[in-house]
Amino acid sequence: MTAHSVGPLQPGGPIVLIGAGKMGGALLEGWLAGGLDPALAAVVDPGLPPDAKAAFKRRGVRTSPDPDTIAAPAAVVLAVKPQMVAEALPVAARFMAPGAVLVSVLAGVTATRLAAGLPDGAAVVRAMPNTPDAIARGVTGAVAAATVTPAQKALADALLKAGGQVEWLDDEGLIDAVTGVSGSGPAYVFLLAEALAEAGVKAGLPADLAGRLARATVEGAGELLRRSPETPETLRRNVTSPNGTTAAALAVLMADDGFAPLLTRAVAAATDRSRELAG
Ligand SMILES: NC(=O)C1=CN([C@@H]2O[C@H](COP(=O)(O)OP(=O)(O)OC[C@H]3O[C@@H](n4cnc5c(N)ncnc54)[C@H](OP(=O)(O)O)[C@@H]3O)[C@@H](O)[C@H]2O)C=CC1
Ligand SMILES: O=C(O)[C@@H]1CCC=N1
Repeated sequence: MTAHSVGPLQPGGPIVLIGAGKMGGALLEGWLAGGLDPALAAVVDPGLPPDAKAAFKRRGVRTSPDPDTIAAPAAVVLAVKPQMVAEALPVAARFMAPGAVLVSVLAGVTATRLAAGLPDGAAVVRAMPNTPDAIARGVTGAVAAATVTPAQKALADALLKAGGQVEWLDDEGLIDAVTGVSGSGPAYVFLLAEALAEAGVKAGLPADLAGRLARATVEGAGELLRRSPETPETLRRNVTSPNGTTAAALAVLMADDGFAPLLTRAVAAATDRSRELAG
């Protein structure tokens, strides 16, 4: 059971995952860790290497199933690259039994575009998770189309919550900015760890020591943020002695051309790219 679920994941029917790459794979790990019966999981991904296929089989997860052999899927989860949507949607459509919900994690691809490739009136949830879903520490922004019933939304919610926190949105237009903040966000944090290590080397540390210090600092700060009731601002102030070393660093990072405007530009670039991917 994950920190966010209230019991084993019991979807009431098979879950078909189309695209088991980095994000689809993270979602599947979250479902299995959340108690999903592996016999209810099926993976469609023609590019799966033989060892990955064998590993799924050992865990009891079906791969490359014929749609006729999956009785009434409860959900079809689409996790291919946005550029593959035209190829993958007809595959998804073949698994969409009446009553099934399609959950797409594709950046940029709108619910209208998805619905156009599915049987009339199909239920579509558009979601933007992130890779910490693999350890039940992800966060997802999601929006349900008008065709989605409360029961289908509850199933999508349970599937996404197996990976962590879920924020439901009323406005699909917000999902591009969600992508810019939290979908892509883990990459910014990993870059921070990389850049901090590089800066440590430039300040005179051996590379391996700088790498260990930077990694442990990002991990520790993240965990403190998780456990503390304080705001990020208060936690930052707690590190900052008057006229001390942190204040010297923050004078650089909080300058007019510092971290905040840089991150604003980065998130805007990701948000714009998400809108472009809509085509
Ligand atoms: N990575 C992330 O952090 C996040 C990604 N996303 C979204 O998730 C989606 C997947 O991204 P990501 O996991 O990074 O990409 P990956 O390339 O790692 O995964 C996509 C998988 O889909 C497979 N695939 C390609 N075509 C088909 C097809 N027709 N049918 C079934 N499977 C197919 C690919 O195989 P092959 O490699 O052989 O082409 C690959 O294994 C994207 O739409 C992205 O926007 C959303 C949130 C976060
Ligand atoms: O880079 C991307 O396009 C995907 C979407 C969010 C994270 N990865």
